[in-house]
Amino acid sequence: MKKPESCESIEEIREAIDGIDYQIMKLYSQRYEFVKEIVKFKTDEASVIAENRQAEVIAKRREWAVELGLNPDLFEDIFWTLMRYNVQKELEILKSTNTKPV
Ligand SMILES: O=C(O)C(=O)C[C@]1(C(=O)O)C=C[C@@H](O)C=C1
Repeated sequence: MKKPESCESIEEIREAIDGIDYQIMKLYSQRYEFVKEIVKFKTDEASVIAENRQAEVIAKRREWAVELGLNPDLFEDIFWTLMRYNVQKELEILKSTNTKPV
């Protein structure tokens, strides 16, 4: 892939952006597969929410943002949004496994 400063048109830059976004989403889909499986090791709503882990996730992503020259507040927001969604999905999975007949 060309360096951003070597791109010669807006189309070339947008193509690079699209390619990168697709890679990000592919990685996110891998992460999501792990998130769905983690429910196996959880028993109730508190363990799904996992407040201590949420704090750890946010603190580390803030640290990584600074290290990478990114805005830590932006990445805190992004990861809260993702985790909120994941909590909802995990609760759905937990409920459906708890209500399945043996
Ligand atoms: O680490 C967990 O326990 C997870 O369920 C994963 C995850 C996450 O997306 O990183 C999702 C929900 C929890 O609130 C905390 C973290």
